[in-house]
Order: sequence, then C-alpha cells, then structure tokens
Amino acid sequence: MFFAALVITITAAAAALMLTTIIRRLSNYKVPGSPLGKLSRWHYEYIAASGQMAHHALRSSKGYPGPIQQIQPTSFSLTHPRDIRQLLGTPSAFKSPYYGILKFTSTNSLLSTTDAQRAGQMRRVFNPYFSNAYLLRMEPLILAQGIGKLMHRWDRAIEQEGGEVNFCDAFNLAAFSIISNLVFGREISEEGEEMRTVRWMADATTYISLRAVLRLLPDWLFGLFRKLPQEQRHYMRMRGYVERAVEHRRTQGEKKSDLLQALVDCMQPPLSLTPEDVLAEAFLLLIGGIDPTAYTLTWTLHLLMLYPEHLGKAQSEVRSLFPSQNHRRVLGYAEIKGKLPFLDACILESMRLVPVPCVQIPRTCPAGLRLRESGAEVPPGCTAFANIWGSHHAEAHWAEPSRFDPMRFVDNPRLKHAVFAFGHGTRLCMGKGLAMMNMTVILANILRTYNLALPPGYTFRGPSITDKQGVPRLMPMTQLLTAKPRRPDRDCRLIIAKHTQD
Ligand code: HEM
Repeated sequence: MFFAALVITITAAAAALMLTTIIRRLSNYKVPGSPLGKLSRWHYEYIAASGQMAHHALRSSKGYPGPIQQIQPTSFSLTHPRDIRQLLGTPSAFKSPYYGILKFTSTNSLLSTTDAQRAGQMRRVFNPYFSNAYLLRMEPLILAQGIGKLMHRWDRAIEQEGGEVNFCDAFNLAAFSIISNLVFGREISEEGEEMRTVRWMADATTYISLRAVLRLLPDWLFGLFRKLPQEQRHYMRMRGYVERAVEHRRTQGEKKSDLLQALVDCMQPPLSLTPEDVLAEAFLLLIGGIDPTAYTLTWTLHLLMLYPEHLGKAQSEVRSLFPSQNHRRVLGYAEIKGKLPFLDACILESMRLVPVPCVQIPRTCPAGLRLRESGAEVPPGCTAFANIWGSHHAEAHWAEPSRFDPMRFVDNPRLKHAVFAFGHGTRLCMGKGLAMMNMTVILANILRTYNLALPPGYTFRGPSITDKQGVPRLMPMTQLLTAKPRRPDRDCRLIIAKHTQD
C-alpha cells in the first residue's frame, strides 16, 4: 500500500515536472518557432546531422515569420541582414561551442576555437600573409599555379579529347595548386598524381564534414557511423601531406617567408604552439583555402551555363575590354580588378544563392544584446545563429530570391552588404581577398579565352528544366559543411573551344 502510494506520488510528480517544463519551454521567449524545436535540441541536431540545414534554413525563411525564430530550447535563428550584421559585428558575441565539431585534428584551430584571445593572436600571425600587398607580390605564383595550369590543361583537352572538360575537377586542382604552393611551398607535380591528390582531398573533406555533423549526435550513435574506410584513409593521407610539410620546414635549415614558416615560428614563445596546434592551423589553411573557393567557382560557372543570357553578357564584358589577340597572355588581378562589374556581380549573386561553406553561423550571446530589427533581447548564454542561407533567400529582402539575377547588384550596389558568404565582423574569413582574387582571375580568363557549351546528353534536370516558379533548376547538391555538387562527374562537364574572334 505504502509502495503503491509512493510510486503514484513519484509518477505524478515526474508528470507534473514534465508538463511544467513543456509549458515553460513552449511559452518561453515569446518568439515564433517550431514546438518540436522549443521542446528539445535533438530536433535541430537531427536536421543538421542529416544534411538538411540549408533546406531547413530556407523553409524557415519562406513566408518570413519574422526576423527571429526559436530553433532549440536555448537557440535562436536570425534572418534579417541588419540583425546578422549586428550579431556578427559584436566582439563580445563569441563563437559558440558548436565550432568544436570543426576540429580538423585533436586540437582547435583558429576556425574552431571559441577563445577570443587565441583567435586574436592567430589572426595577427596570419594577417600579413593575406594583405593586399603580399597577395600582389605573390600574384605571379598564384596565376601560374591557378589559371596558368588550368588553361594549359584545357588547351590540351581541346587538342586531344575533343574539348570535354570537368570544371569542378579543374577548379579543385587550381585551388589545390595555389594553396599548396602559397602556403606550403610545395608542388604537386606529376599529372596523374595531381588528380589523385584532388580526389583524396575531396574524400578527406567529406570525412571531416561527416565527422563534424555526426558529432552532433550522441556518442554511441556517432560510433556506429565512424567507419568510413576510404574517406578515412584519404583523410589520413592528407593529414600526412600536411604533417610532412610541417616537419620538413621544421628540420630544414633555410627559412622561407610564407604562412607555413609563420606557423612553425609560432612554436617558439610567446605563443609556444605544440606540433599538433601547428598541424591544426595548417590543415585549416589547406581545407579552408581549397574547398570554398573551388566550389564557389563551380556553382558560379554552373549558374552561368544555366542562364545563357548572363553568360553572354559576362563574356562580352571581358572580351570587349580585353580582346584576346594573344591567347597565351593571362589577365592578372591588377588589370581587371574593379573593371568587370557584371562578372563581380555574377560571383556575388552565386555566393548569395549558394553560400558554399555557411548555412548558419552560431554565436554565444552576451548580456544585453538587443537586436535592432526584431527588438528581441536574446538571453545571455543562449546561442544565436545567423541564418545565412535563409537570409540570402528571404522573399522579404530579395525579389525572386531563387533566380540567378546578377543585375540586382549592378542596379543596387548597396545590396552586397546583405551577402554574408564570407561571414562578417571580427571573425570574417581571413582568405576573402585571396579567394576573390583567384575567383575573378580564373573566371575572367576562362570567359575571355573559351567558348563554352553543355555536352550532348546533359541530363541532370530530367524532363523538367525549370522548377514550379519557372526558375532553372540547379544540379543536385550535397549539403554537409559545404555545398557540393552531388554528381560532379555527370553534371560538371563542358565542351570547350578556343574563342578566336573579338
Ligand atoms: C570563396 C571562398 C571562401 C569562402 C566563401 C569562405 C568563407 C568563410 C566563412 C563563412 C568563414 C567562417 C566565418 C565565421 O565562422 O564566422 C571563414 C573562415 C575562415 N576562412 Fe574562409 N572562405 C573562403 C576562402 C578562404 C581562403 C582561400 C582561405 C585561406 C587560405 C580562408 C581562410 C579562412 C580562415 C583562416 C578562417 C577562420 C577565421 C576566424 O575564425 O577568425 N578562407 N571563411
């Protein structure tokens, strides 16, 4: 009797506690949001781990329920560009512990650290190597390794293979060559070797991305997915590549003046980085430097191919300013910077439509952060996600958001401040200048030199070329940490021919 009463009392108490928690959570913070998300953090973790973050961010911005939404019991998502700028521009809104999933090795890098002091120190170490002056000095190397080698291969493909090329592979290879020479002072020399390295790199980033999103799941579930033999093997190869570069630099007598040397020098006081710390930073430069640049280029060229009117316009712009009497001369950044407004707009519009490396950028909120647009005060210690994908597609901010329309930036240059593909504020991407230089130079030279056509039997869209709104459909995408084409072997092919008349 006594035990029965005890069990009933405990059960009733537990039920009452659960009910109060549910009611408290649902009525918590008077902002819109899905009840599931308000009740439990697992709903959103599942969305992230299943690669649906972009889809979810998009869905949450459709119909625009307002500038702020609750996505977890203590997490909010911000969609208005002004609120995003305010959040990312607030120095005391530190990176949230979510960044822990972005550890490339066993220690934190600049990207994953939530320690603002350590981040400040590392940014000061990196800064001189991303300055305009340094990049201009290194331009001959960047051009030779990137567009120079790419055009050499494409010219050969015209002569030997009927002009069929894969632009996704070409951009990965170009980005890899530039970073391995600029950062590590190393060449990937033989032709066969180059393509194999690029495949290892793609597998390594898949492994890192999967490991990152699976870390959102409970440990036991992560354990089940841990075995990805090929991806893991290739991750280890790339790790070996970075380790050997660091080790070689540490042990060789001669000092160089590059990023790797700057990192190796940090092993001395005052920073006293451990070898694992140096490895983590070097790995960040490799992966952060290659993946986003190569895939932003891939999406931009894909979009230009889907919209022939914009392709034609971009080609005319570069060809009329820089006639191609001498095909062998590669256009450099100093020559074209600021002179190709339409091409600049195409790159920006592509980064708006597909902001490759970021869906949501999370920050831990400090006390007293009142958002100007929503008027909400996010409770201190809670996570606020800058919903980049959602903001870039919100109908409240963009006319026909799913359409690739570079003219929107030509007509209204101020709109560029609402594009956050490189982040914003104190933790803005360090490689923005290098990436813009690479992307502009590569695209301008391709558009000037080659005529581009889709190969026969180019079928990713199946029977319907456009979506319900009449907008050309993008090739299928895999969205883990970065947005990549799902079938680059099928969907990133082009037939190229040399352009001969201006
Ligand atoms: C189109 C190309 C690129 C895009 C779209 C891009 C985008 C981003 C984004 C969104 C972040 C994170 C911002 C945040 O978490 O708040 C970031 C961070 C970073 N990126 Fe990039 N990135 C690109 C190319 C590069 C390149 C070429 C490098 C250098 C080799 C680079 C180095 C870094 C570094 C070091 C950070 C960490 C900065 C910090 O946490 O303070 N990125 N990038």
